[in-house]
Amino acid sequence: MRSAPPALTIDGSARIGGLSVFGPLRLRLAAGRITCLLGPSGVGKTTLLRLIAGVDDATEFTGTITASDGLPLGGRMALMAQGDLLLPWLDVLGNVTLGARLRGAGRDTQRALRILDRMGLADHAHKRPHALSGGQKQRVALARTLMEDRPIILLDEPFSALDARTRAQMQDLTAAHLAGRTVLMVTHDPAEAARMGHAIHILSETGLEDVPPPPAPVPRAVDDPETLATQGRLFARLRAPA
Ligand SMILES: Nc1ncnc2c1ncn2[C@@H]1O[C@H](COP(=O)(O)OP(=O)(O)OP(=O)(O)O)[C@@H](O)[C@H]1O
Repeated sequence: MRSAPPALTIDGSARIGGLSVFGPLRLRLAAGRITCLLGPSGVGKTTLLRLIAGVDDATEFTGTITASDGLPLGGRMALMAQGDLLLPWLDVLGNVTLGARLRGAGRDTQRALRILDRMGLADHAHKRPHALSGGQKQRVALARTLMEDRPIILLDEPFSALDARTRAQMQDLTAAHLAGRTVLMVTHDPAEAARMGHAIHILSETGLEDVPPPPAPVPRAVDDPETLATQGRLFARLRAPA
């Protein structure tokens, strides 16, 4: 990591083609913490993530996205987008080390292999994406994001294609790997938010709502009673009409 992870503040509203997507809202991502964002489909979670990452050309954003250290955000973020976006002509190792290659830096094969090994993908390092399952491809995309070693990490439904056991393992691994970084994670899974979030927010048509996280440290045990209670509260809140 080249710089200490800052807090981020997103303050504003977004429109696409003249139609409001979200806002006005104010979202603060605490420095070195995982913030989980839930909400109904189409409410603008991915748009928000893409705006922060600076990769959204379709959206008209009125407002500010600022870091607490006052430095520009460019070059300090890694985004794991929805869908794996792996390059089909590169093997797993080539995809995981793609960032270094695009920057003209030396590719750290040993580190990539260690991450793949921890993700249970060591045996697949030389396969191309077409020979992987959906869940394996998603783990490769996650490995590529973790390889980037940035202080700010944006994750859009990073575990959605995984079975329950692998999902819990990847949550543990991701929480350990990203400890101390500023993370915004979009998820549809109340259990995931309850396990992973130092802060939890629900985005809906009426704005942002804060949900108090359970007190245990992240990642919380899947059967921790207060984590289960938060999961239940989130589920009830997501089922309720806005
Ligand atoms: N390029 C685009 N052009 C026009 N409308 C768009 C575009 N991208 C997104 N939208 C619209 O913006 C709104 C927000 O989309 P977004 O993908 O941010 O929602 P989301 O909350 O992430 O949804 P999901 O949970 O289904 O991923 C939706 O109504 C969507 O149709």
